Amino acid sequence: MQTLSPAYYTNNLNSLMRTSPYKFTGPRSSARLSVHCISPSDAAQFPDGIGYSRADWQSSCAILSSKVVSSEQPNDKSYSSADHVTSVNGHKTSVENINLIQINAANSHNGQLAFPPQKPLSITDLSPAPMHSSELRVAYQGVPGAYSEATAVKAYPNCETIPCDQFEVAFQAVELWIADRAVLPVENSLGGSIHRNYDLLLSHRLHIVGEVQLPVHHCLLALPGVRKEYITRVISHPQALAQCEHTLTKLGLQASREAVDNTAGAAEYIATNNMRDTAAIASARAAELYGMQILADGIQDDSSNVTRFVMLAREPIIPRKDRPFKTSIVFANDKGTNVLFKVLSAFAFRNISLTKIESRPHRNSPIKLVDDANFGTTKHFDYMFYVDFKASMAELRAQNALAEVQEFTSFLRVFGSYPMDMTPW
Ligand SMILES: O=C(O)C(=O)C[C@]1(C(=O)O)C=C[C@@H](O)C=C1
Repeated sequence: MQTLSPAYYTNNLNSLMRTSPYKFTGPRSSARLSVHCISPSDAAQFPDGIGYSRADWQSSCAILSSKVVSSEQPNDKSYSSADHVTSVNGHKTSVENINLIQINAANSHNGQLAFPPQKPLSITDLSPAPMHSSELRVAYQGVPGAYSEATAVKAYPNCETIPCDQFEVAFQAVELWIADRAVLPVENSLGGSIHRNYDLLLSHRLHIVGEVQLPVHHCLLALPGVRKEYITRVISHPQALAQCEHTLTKLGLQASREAVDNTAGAAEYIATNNMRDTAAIASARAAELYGMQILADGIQDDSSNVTRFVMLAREPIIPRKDRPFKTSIVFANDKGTNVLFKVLSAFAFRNISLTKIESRPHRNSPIKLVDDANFGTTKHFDYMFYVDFKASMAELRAQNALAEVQEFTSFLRVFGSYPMDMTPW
């Protein structure tokens, strides 16, 4: 097993990226990039992986010059002896392994909950001194039974999950050391991108250290004894409502749809308020936790409904080359969107596949005045572009691609390079 030391970095990882919140500055050939080695908590998620000692970890964060290398032949020496790494996503585990307090229908009496629900962290709870525990603490938006919670446990099987009432709070929990990781849904195979969460990634300084693709199996839940015909309202997270829209219509429900913050929160709300005219779209686990009956199972419009989540941490992980990695970036150009083609060609020429591209309004300057010599001045919308590509920042071709992207952009940030979730579903 290799132990990381400053020399290790200097010899082998001189072009690793120190990512968010820094952007590449200076000309291409002299960009100064810094690098952080794996933190103890992430190393704990790689039990068979790179060795480290706390002293190494503390001493080996170094600022190193990045060289843009003309030859793209990778020097793999440093990796060949590294042990096999078990993924952050822990593919040996499954959602069924969820290790939470078991609360079932027996805990519910006449539709009333007989247990105190775990209160989600709210913005006012963020002031206390951080708790200290040896377990990894993972913040998620929602209440127990939420898909984000299942994702946290899938990624970090023995973690302590911390429910938060908003995504913003989950980010802050990590920033304030109340949690070690935050789980963030970013896109769904049916509902598409969760735009607000892309904006949050940009406005915070956390790093993406892993991804999990969770098959999402929705159920229609109601209080025990309630029949489908009595339902006048269906409540859930807007993504869940969107993912079940056609099936709800096919079920013949004469019900309005209402969006709430979270799927499991919808079930809890119905149970707590004994609402016999309302159904929730949530997981089977939420039904069990809040004493609800399942009126219909598997109501997502497509059986292979999958949500992709990213795991966020205060520090990045070390990118590697011995297993498939993905890298997530965001960029903008103050001269407008016409650079997009050039930026994307930096990846195409190096045979780097893009897995995702998303554009969001450039919040700082959403509108640009563009002079057209022939037709006068026009207003253009301006965007931030989010791109995920299939390569690790440990690979020279990825480093060179980003060096080139930097030439065409006025802003570039690397959110992180992390192991791809390869779980088959
Ligand atoms: O409401 C939940 O249970 C969540 O974890 C949130 C969320 C989302 O934001 O997309 C996660 C997965 C499903 O796609 C539906 C809802």
